[in-house]
Amino acid sequence: MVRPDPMTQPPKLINGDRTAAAVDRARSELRHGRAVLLRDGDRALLIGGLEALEETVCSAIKAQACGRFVLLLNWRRAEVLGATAKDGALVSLTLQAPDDSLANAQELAYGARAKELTLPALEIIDGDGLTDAAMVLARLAQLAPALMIAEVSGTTTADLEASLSTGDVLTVDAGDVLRADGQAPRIKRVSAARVPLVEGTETQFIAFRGPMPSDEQVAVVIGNPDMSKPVPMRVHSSCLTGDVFGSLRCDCGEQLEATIRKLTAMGGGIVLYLAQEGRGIGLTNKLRAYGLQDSGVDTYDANAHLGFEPDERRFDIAGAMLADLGVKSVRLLTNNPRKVDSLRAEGIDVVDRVPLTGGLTRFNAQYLRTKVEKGGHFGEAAYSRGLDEQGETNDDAKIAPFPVGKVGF
Ligand SMILES: Nc1nc2c(ncn2[C@@H]2O[C@H](COP(=O)(O)OP(=O)(O)OP(=O)(O)O)[C@@H](O)[C@H]2O)c(=O)[nH]1
Ligand SMILES: [Zn+2]
Repeated sequence: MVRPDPMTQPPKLINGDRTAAAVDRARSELRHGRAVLLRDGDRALLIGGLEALEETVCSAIKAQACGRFVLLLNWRRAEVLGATAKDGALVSLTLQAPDDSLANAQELAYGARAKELTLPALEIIDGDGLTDAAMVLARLAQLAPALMIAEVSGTTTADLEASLSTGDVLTVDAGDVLRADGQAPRIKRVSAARVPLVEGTETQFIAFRGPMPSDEQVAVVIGNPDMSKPVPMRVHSSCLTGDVFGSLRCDCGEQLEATIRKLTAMGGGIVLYLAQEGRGIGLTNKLRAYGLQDSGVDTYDANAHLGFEPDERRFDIAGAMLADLGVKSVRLLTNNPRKVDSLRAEGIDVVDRVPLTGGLTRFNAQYLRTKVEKGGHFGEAAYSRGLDEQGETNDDAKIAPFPVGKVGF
């Protein structure tokens, strides 16, 4: 075979999906505390994720905004700051000296003492492709939805890039960000291994990559379930504090243990362990939310105080993993109606819901009650656990019993 001469015929370089890679890199840049330039035609927005921002980058963005310190927040945080903004709106705040420090901006954006500060005027803005994409990037980066911004307009892209003094800013197309976020999740099976568990049943861990290339999800296949019949299974969102350390603030660890016992007893099944710590807001923000809960805010409002949705999770990831595993029909271990609805929306036949009992303690009682009363969770499993393992009423059970929530579908 005659090889082409690379000097006269350079090989055509075929690269992978540019869009997904660009968006993944942009979210990584924000987590590094670096600025990113979002572009939409001739318009552009220089952004930095407020919570990770370095002082020097903060100064650079401020200089680009003609010395103004401009923040972009969403309506949820605006409400905490005392403003009324309609659902989904974005707001901008311009900090004035001497309150235009990074620390002050961070406190306003996600701190617990924001109301003690001098509040600048909030301006409700008409979100556009640039600001929407900026907020999507903050979410994908699992940073508080608070950005420092500088508009850059009236220049061509080339001029604009040249005008950035560092010459070291990643440029990403706003449309690419919105498209990457809106598309069905791409999940790729990457490896698998046998991992013996204490229950003794043959178990396999299967690793998946996606929806972003740097995300990892796991399917734990217990025993040898018949994939042509309804498969007993659980979709479990990661909870470092509960699953690994047995935190009493939630019931996650006990639910996971109970799941493995139940699936073993049911002749095998699947746990999809999703990387959605803190209902999708990440560990850092979950700990911030815990701080707010300690001052009396409930688990959903604590998310909203930080500018997040009460639940930021997406369960289409589970649908994609089940499709890969060849599962079409399931018996779902959960008390969460949203999981049932989401799997059905993905075309999975949820033939049965199996309640899942976690322990009730004085530390998690309010959390579980709020999930039943506000989050619409089925409450019968939690209610049945006012007693300890021996059936005795223990100290922890001296709390008011749960209302019996909706039972069954
Ligand atoms: N933001 C936030 N997340 C929490 C809090 N407590 C627990 N979590 C997270 O909530 C999620 C609980 O996930 P799951 O156990 O899969 O699901 P669920 O929605 O409670 O529904 P079930 O299937 O009935 O257990 C995990 O990601 C935890 O890290 C909290 O107070 N705030
Ligand atoms: Zn938990």
